[in-house]
Amino acid sequence: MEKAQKLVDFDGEVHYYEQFIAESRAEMLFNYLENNVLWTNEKVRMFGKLLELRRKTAWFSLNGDNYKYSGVEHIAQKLDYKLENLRSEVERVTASTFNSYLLNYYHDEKDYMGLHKDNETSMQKGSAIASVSLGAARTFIMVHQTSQIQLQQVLSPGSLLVMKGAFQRFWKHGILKELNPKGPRINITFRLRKE
Ligand SMILES: O=C(O)CCC(=O)C(=O)O
Ligand SMILES: [Fe+2]
Repeated sequence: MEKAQKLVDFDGEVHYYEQFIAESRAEMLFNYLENNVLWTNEKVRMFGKLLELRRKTAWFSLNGDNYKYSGVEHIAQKLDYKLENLRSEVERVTASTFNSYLLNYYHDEKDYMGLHKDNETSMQKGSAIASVSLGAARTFIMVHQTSQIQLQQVLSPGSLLVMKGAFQRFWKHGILKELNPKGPRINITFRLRKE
């Protein structure tokens, strides 16, 4: 296992492993998840209206809990053994435990994720969030709130990104829209929620 690159080292930490899993396995896992997961369009509540985004999501939880944020409920799916194996490997490398995971499906360059914090009260305080990328490489952006410092990292297929410490308190993060054509991408974020 390669050493992590440290992308952020103040007001929280972000570590990046360029090749957490082999590219061939990342490709197989992408195809498997694309076809075997129940994807639903992400919805957001804005000015009291429910909007449907192009980006799709899927939610898994060890205890079968649904996941509600910004007024939208994500229904928990039956656990998947390939994702469970991946979770064990991520837990070993990060020396953390996780009890749920959120998957995102980006069809192409037009799908993106706006700047946000993953600091919902349902998350275990101070827990890490670990994110595995599959498919097209896309740019992850981090913005420090008080200094406006911006950092970017292209997330390669098979890579692992770990956000921890106070990162969710001081920084926002997201996935940029792109002008050039991109193929589909799947992202898996492992989380620890309060039981
Ligand atoms: O797609 C990504 O790499 C980021 C996903 C993310 O930030 C989230 O699901 O909260
Ligand atoms: Fe996030």
